[in-house]
Amino acid sequence: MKIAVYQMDIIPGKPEQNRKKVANWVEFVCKEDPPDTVVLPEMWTTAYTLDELEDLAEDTSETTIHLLKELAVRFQINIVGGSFATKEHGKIYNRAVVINRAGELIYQYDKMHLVPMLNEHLYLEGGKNSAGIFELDGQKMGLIICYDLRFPELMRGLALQGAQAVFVLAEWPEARSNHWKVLQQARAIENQMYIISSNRVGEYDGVEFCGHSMIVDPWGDFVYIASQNKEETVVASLTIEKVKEVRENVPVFNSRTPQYYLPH
Ligand SMILES: O=C(O)CCC(=O)C(=O)O
Repeated sequence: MKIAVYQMDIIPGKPEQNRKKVANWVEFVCKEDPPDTVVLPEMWTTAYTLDELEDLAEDTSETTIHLLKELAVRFQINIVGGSFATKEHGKIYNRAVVINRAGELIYQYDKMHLVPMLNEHLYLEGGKNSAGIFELDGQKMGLIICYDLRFPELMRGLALQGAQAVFVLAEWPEARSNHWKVLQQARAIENQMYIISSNRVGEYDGVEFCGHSMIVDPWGDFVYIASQNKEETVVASLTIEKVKEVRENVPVFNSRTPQYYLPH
């Protein structure tokens, strides 16, 4: 599966302009050698304009979802559509979506772990639905959003459900960029699967973001790691058979004895 990740700078509080940016980028990457799947970052329609989300959140995500479905069908690609503020029953969620080549919304996930350092709980509601997996071109995959990366149980849960690759959609700050790299490598190594991340670049409200969108293989090696501070497209192919190979070579899933260390 050929993947193209958009390491994007986001125009704060301007969904229409960001949608245009994404539409142009998709058109650009699909022009010559179209990827199978494109990946967008966290909160890409608005950036972290938490104070403005009451006005900017989309009621049912219709405008953005509509655009992504249209792009998926027009270019015959899968879209791991990043996340954006979505209002439902009066609450705002940081919601990620996945759309297949047929233009069908096949998975959505509301960020579960809200970031205390950003007081996210004052503006957003944490997701309450179970994190599951989805299939793209017959491959089982999962996704998480930014701060979720700090919770190894979540990723292990996705691996145990059969995920062979997990997407990480983020606006991760430069101040903790070593955590960004090490945690992704660790999650890839411990779960023996691909990690594909899309992080934003640029800055907002005095916070600089760290880019370094990446693809890490099931052995923990970087297939590709983007720069720290400029917009970039990460293109790489996943060899899903490598997951099986690594799991056979170091069979950690067969060696687990969670009954002795996980609370009942
Ligand atoms: O966990 C971190 O250090 C960054 C988390 C974050 O910025 C986010 O989830 O948006």
